[in-house]
Amino acid sequence: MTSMTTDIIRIGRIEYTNVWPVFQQFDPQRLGFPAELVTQVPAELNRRIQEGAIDIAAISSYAYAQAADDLLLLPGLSVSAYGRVRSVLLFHRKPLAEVASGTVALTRSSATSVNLLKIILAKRYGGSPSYVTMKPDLDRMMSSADAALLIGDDAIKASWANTGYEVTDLASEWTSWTGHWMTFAVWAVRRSLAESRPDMVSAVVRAFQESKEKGRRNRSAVVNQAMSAFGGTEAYWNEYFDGLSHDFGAGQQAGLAAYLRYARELGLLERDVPLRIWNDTTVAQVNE
Ligand SMILES: C=C(O[C@@H]1C=C(C(=O)O)C=C[C@H]1O)C(=O)O
Repeated sequence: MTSMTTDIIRIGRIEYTNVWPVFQQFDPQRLGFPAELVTQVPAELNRRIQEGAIDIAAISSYAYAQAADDLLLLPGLSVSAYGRVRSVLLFHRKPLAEVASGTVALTRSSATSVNLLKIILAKRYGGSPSYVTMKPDLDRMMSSADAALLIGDDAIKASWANTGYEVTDLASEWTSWTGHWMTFAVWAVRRSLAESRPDMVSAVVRAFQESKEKGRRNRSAVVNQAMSAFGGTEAYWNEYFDGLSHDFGAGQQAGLAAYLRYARELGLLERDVPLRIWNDTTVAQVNE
């Protein structure tokens, strides 16, 4: 791709509740330069940042690995879980050991979770089912497959319906199997912008960090907003947000590295990918 113009910075926001604690207090109008938010499902943000149509975004951690040459990770930001996550769910009729030799419908909105499921079914259950990619519609998916993977708010809503299916939480599976954190989303910046405008990247990182801190302190605003948008109880949403981490520390990084190693072993990634995290030393030197 040609390098981006920096007339306006485009910032991608995942359209699921899971990022609200980081985005709720993030106002692109207050960055001090023209910037706008683009809200989309992860698969669409993944595609746009790879093409250079957006500059900075929360994206699937798997998509970072696919495009790591062109991207840098932003520090201290992710969507991660240690054990149960509640919004990355496999719905199935038969036990997982049987699903592993059947047909699985995958939501087209995801990248990390579809590959996590492939890793779990191959490595933990020794299977290689046939996969079909579909719109996230549980009834249609289950009419053509033995199991269906949903993520985000689609998964939350389906988990509230009385479907009668068995439900497996993929983050629970991952953590009980490997002992690791699971990082579903990361924040990434196009390397070209990081090199040409480190001052802008620095401002965006600071704004996200501040927003995340405010979100942490003002959980009830996020919970109330989720209740009015989707229903559900205060207890549900508190547990949901309690189960998510938006940090990207040593534990989350080790979990992501383990996930990427499995993906590499299974040929889901073409090569080993380092986790390269942006830092603002260039800007710090200029300011000193
Ligand atoms: C925790 C979740 O993780 C999401 C899963 C993603 C994926 O599978 O590619 C991408 C972004 C995350 O926000 C969720 O879906 O709720």
